[in-house]
Amino acid sequence: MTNSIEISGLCKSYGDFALDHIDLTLPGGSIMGLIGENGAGKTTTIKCILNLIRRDAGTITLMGYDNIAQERQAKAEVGVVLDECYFHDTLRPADIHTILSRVYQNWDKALFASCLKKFQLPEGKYVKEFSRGMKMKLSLAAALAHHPKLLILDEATAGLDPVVRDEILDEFLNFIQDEDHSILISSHITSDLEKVADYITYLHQGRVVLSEAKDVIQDSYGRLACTAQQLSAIQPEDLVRVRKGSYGCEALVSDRAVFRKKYPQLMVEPISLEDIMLFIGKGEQV
Ligand SMILES: Nc1ncnc2c1ncn2[C@@H]1O[C@H](COP(=O)(O)OP(=O)(O)OP(=O)(O)O)[C@@H](O)[C@H]1O
Repeated sequence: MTNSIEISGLCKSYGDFALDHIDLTLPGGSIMGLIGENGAGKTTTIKCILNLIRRDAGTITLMGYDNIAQERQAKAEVGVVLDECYFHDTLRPADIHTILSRVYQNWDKALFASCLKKFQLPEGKYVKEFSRGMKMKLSLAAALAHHPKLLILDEATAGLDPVVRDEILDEFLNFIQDEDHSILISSHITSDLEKVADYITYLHQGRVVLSEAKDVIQDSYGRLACTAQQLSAIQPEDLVRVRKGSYGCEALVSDRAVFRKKYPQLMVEPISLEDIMLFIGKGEQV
């Protein structure tokens, strides 16, 4: 099956920031969470995928189509939701239907109406009267209503309450029931990604530091808590990052099972995505 997104050697620099040879593959039928600190390059990557900014190097294909040379085919089946609602305040969902039905060949009036109903969005209210969560749901309804195969969402669930987020996550899981469908979602809410993502790509200072199936990350990475003396006896190549505090030391290990076998006297526990980010963002390299 053709991959939904393939990025190879993507580079883009903005003065003192650079996306540095990003490689990323999103297989069909799956959800990839794109994580990283503020300024890590998530939005820049998404803008390059959508050909909204000019890249310096690299190739990007969407559903097998080159996103520049075959931009129209590449984007035809992509639904996009960004962190800001891009519908003008003076529009109502009914007006949005009228506009978008002229833009998208595959626009499905009935599907849009059913999404509005499911998300409890009043068709006759103006966008300016919508709350942030309602605007987000409206953007998602519009993105879904032209039958995309790929959804790209940049911080789309930021600022939403847990109930609305949960509804939207359910919608994502519904969407990928079709194995032709897939989702790339950037988010700081790692617990949401732990619920729905199949793959996690972690960008740190413009580089991919981790890109793996979520289950592999959860099953293999671990957190070691030990004394400074115990830490000094561990071979540096067995540790990814280290944090030394006045009460003891902690380290990130990339393979708990292998580590336990080699150092059976030390305790390594499973670790959350958020803690992996804290180690990589704030820990010391060994
Ligand atoms: N138009 C621009 N001109 C100059 N620098 C830019 C521009 N857009 C982004 N940058 C820089 O690129 C870097 C990456 O920004 P980007 O928006 O991709 O990060 P991000 O991972 O999405 O961050 P956040 O989580 O805060 O949204 C930052 O240092 C930012 O200042």
